Amino acid sequence: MNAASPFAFDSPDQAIQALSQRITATDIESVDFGSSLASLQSIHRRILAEPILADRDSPAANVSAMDGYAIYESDLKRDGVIEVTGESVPGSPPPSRSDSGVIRIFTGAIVPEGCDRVIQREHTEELAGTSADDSNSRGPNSRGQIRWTERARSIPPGANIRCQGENLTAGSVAIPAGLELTSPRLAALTNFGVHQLQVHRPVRVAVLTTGDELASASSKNETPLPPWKIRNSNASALIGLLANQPWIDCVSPMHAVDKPSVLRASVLQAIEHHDVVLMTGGVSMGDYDYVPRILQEVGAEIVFHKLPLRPGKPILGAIQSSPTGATLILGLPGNPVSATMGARRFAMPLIRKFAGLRDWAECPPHVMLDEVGDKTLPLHWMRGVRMIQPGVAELVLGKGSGDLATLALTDGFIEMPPHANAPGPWPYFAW
Ligand SMILES: Nc1nc2c(c(=O)[nH]1)N[C@H]1C(S)=C(S)[C@@H](COP(=O)(O)OP(=O)(O)OC[C@H]3O[C@@H](n4cnc5c(N)ncnc54)[C@H](O)[C@@H]3O)O[C@H]1N2
Ligand code: MOO
Repeated sequence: MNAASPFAFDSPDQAIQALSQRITATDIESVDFGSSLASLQSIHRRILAEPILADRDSPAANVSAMDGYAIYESDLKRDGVIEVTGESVPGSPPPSRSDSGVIRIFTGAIVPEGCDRVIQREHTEELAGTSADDSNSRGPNSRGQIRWTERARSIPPGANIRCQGENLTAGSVAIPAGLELTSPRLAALTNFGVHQLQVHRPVRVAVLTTGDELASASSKNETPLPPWKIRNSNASALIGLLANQPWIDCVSPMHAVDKPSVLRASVLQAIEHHDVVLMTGGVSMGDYDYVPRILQEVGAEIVFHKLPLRPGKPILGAIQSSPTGATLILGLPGNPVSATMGARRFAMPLIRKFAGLRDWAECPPHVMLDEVGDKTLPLHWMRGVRMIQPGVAELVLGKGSGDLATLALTDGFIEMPPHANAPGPWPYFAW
């Protein structure tokens, strides 16, 4: 914050940081976990609230990484035909090593006590009777015979053995808290025998649009729509950002007309039942822009109102504290480009913090612009782009913050700092 600046914060990141300091993750719930389709689907991408510990070593014993023969160094000194005296197969305890021969072993099977390496079968000469198909031609106690090749004799101790606990030892952290349960982490839950785990409750997010100009949802039958009415595109854009995240619980959008009593009631209702309230419209200087006033009246802390940003300069960030936790309220400017970019840029990382994600802060990829014009702004400038090559974007120039038609042609937007006029690299926020 700078004394001469009309803005509470100099950048979007600072404003997000200030709000983030006032919010905490949602409560923790205990859920059962199993290998059924329903269980895996319901836990996929939820946010882990307590670490998962390994219940046993990984791997649980010394196992072979190859199909071949488990041996001890002295076995390589033998010339001529060597007997295969036993087999170690996955899913069964290993046989004992015998000085009279070698043990055939399969990938994943336990390496018998006393063996120090595994020789891949392609580095041996396998004589008749070695393959399972040949078993009829073997003697009752024979599992076939092999001979070493020169290559086999160069295989060093430890080769092709995955040692017990080399991935993780029993009792150590397999998955830290605050991570999203992605596919490899579901695998880890199963591998470490988890039956119950603690996850964060999904974040309850309300979308509350405002304005008398919006046609009601049922107006699809009123044709044609009069030109002084508009359709509620902001609600659709915001739901589009929030949908299909298992850590977001989003209810049907609410709408309030520009009447203080109606707006106040809607705001109070939204705050009471949600962790996050995303409002659009009514945050600027117009006579009917009641949002800042109402938020003040209901006792919310206005953390910022207006940021050095285009589009979306009138954006408002507020926190309503209660004994059960804080609710974040974002007053997004009503213009469709401002509302959509603002929600993507400000709301998404903060919802991730509510969701309990350890690494909630955005770490956007950077892209270069193929062409950049002469124009600069003394503001942080969010500009719609289309990706044209890996790491390279082109500007999609629209007619301003009301031009949702052009916004629909973008893949996301870049953010240029004040006075910047270079091709980049600039942080890229994809839809
Ligand atoms: N005197 C000033 N006027 C304005 C300023 C300013 O600094 N001084 N800022 C301008 C900027 S920048 C923006 S952005 C807008 C933001 O205004 P509000 O948040 O108060 O939004 P509204 O006036 O309610 O609406 C603006 C615009 O957006 C349309 N709109 C609203 N809701 C929706 C919706 N749900 N779906 C689609 N479109 C929506 C609305 O019809 C208006 O056209 O203020 C400028 N004015
Ligand atoms: O900041 Mo406003 O979003 O330019 O129209």
